[in-house]
Amino acid sequence: MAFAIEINDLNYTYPDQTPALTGINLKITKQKKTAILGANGSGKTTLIYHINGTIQSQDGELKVLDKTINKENINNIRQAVGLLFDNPDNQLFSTTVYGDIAFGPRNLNLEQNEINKRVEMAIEKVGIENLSERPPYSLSLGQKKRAAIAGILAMKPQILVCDEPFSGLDPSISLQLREILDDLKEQGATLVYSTHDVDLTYAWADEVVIMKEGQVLKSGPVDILREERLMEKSGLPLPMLAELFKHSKYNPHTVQEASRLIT
Ligand SMILES: Nc1ncnc2c1ncn2[C@@H]1O[C@H](COP(=O)(O)OP(=O)(O)OP(=O)(O)O)[C@@H](O)[C@H]1O
Repeated sequence: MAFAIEINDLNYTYPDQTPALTGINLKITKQKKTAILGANGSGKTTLIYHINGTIQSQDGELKVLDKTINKENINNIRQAVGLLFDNPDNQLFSTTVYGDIAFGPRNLNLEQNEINKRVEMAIEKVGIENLSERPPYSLSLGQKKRAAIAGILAMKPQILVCDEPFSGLDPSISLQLREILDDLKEQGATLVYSTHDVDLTYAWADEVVIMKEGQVLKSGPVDILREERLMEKSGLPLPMLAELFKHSKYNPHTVQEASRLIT
């Protein structure tokens, strides 16, 4: 099975009749970093919430790890697919960071030893040993994001979906978060994240799904972001490096690669 997620003819309309997704057909490759890229209101969050079953599909089919999501398997799907909300306050509610990270494994009815092992592993992975006894509300945004990710890592998800994971983070915390996510991918997880940051996506993602007004304009390797007409249609700019090198035979995706080529 090459695909972690397969979506067929998915439509979604909110209860107030706002249409959010129309005719989505999509395959997301296993063990890759896939960006769901689109302007504000294009349907990214609605799509992300479908992937872990937070929103249940009204019309269409959603297959996760070869299983069609339905009422019987929804809890298993939510265990296999971790969701990082854009606002970490939506997933941190215990009195300590440690308690928050332990919450998911406790709900799996694991033995106390295993719970402790998982929590400690997650805390170490995201480097928040010094924060474990702090109340989550007292943390900075970057610290909260890491605590929220630790809670997901402790569940050992096969897929991690993140809604705007890098928004509001300073460059160094954003880089730390990408390193944590890269590490997770190295261990075999599939990553899907929503964003409107074309430059970060060009530099970091493997594949991209470009959305507009609830529809998928195109999906494929990140090099599709160099297609000028496509990007114009999406309402997003070309990545800066694609613009800069558009008449060149070179195709750097990061500033470091570009700098090596120029010097
Ligand atoms: N709870 C809701 N009730 C009604 N309409 C909603 C709701 N949430 C989102 N929408 C609408 O659904 C459409 C898609 O919204 P969605 O939040 O999925 O887009 P997005 O690409 O994630 O946007 P952003 O980048 O601004 O977060 C928009 O028209 C939005 O107004």
